[in-house]
Amino acid sequence: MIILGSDHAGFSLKLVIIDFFERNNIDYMDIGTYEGERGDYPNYAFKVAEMIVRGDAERGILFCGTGIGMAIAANKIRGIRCAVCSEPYSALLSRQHNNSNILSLGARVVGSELAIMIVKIWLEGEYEHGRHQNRLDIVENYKK
Ligand SMILES: O=C(CO)[C@H](O)[C@H](O)[C@H](O)COP(=O)(O)O
Repeated sequence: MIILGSDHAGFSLKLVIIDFFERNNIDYMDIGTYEGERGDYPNYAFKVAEMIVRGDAERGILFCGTGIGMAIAANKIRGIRCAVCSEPYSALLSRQHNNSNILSLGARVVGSELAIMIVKIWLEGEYEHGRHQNRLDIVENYKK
């Protein structure tokens, strides 16, 4: 299952991806906003991130205006690796090298068809482990 969350700015793109999921029988849960009302992106980012860390789902997708605010917030949660992607190559590499568990998309940046392409390749991408794991461990274990 994929957990989806958006603020008002990301709402329209989230609907595009929900439609793609419905047409392709991809299991998802939408945690809001449900009607596109104005809201603060960190609230949605933290909710999705906490659910993933808790194990409710392995992966999530966040949507805001640029994807940046959502990613900044989500990456504050230990265990979250959230990647903002505006093209498929980075989306794939964020899975293969960074084991991203949240994808963040900017509805004011990418169009519907490009977003679907990004989501598809991100869902298909597999983490490659190996040399990448040590790097992720360095990040995970860092203490100020
Ligand atoms: O924080 C953001 C940028 O990283 C998000 O894109 C928000 O969706 C955006 O800031 C919302 O902007 P608005 O002018 O309040 O609609």
